[in-house]
Amino acid sequence: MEVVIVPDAKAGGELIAEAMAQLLRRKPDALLGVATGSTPLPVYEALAAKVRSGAVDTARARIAQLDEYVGLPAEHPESYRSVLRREVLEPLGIDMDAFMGPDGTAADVQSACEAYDRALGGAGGVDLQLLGIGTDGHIGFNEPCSSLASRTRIKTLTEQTRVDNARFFDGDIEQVPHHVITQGIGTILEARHVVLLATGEGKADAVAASVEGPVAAVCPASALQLHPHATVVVDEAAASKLKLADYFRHTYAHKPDWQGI
Ligand SMILES: N[C@@H]1[C@@H](O)[C@H](O)[C@@H](COP(=O)(O)O)O[C@@H]1O
Repeated sequence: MEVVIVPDAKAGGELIAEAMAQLLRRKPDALLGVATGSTPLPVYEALAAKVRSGAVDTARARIAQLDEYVGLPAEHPESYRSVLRREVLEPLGIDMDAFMGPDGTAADVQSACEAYDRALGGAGGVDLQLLGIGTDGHIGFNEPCSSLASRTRIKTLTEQTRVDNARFFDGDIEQVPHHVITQGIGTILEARHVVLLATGEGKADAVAASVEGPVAAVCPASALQLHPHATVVVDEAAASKLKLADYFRHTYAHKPDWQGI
């Protein structure tokens, strides 16, 4: 696992957007796995700027969704499908034909989960999966004690996650669904490169537990320690509880220029 400490969220966004751009230059039809939440927004803004300036071409890029609320109509403004259309697909000029995601409104949710899991494999697998992290260490919607081998399935949100996400629902927790579909931890670990971005002091405990704690289902993001190519990008505030921060800074500062993340 590589930990990169950046000065702020904008620098983290730029670093990850450049990694995505390099991937797309190498593989124009790369499948990018994208996350929702506020944290990844600087990545999408930086990548959209590269598209506008002609530094990268997204004409053949494909996008895969990480998780979704169960029961919200796809056209609901806070369904993750809508959020990704607004924040990722439109700014990057990618149309819905190149998008794949689970059906949160399916009558048979379990079958929809299995179908999505299979579809990811059928599409050749995710090339780069971008993740945020919950304050409790969740990735996607894999709440604490999710199986580290889990596949795409239905989960019940913790009260804390519903409280955290109520800000997207007029601050009204009653509007936040209890159930979600999420790529499993095992599914996420199949991506060829996993990049987690965490910013702000509120994520410092979760980052320290994920990076320097034991691999344990109680902290789902700690599963990234098992991935052969995982990159954790953190700003100074999110890095503030890392004991090995100086080592991570030193290592990154001395990487060969050609290596990228
Ligand atoms: N399902 C999403 C996660 O993918 C995201 O990482 C998390 C943190 O969001 P934020 O980046 O806004 O803190 O929120 C939700 O739970």
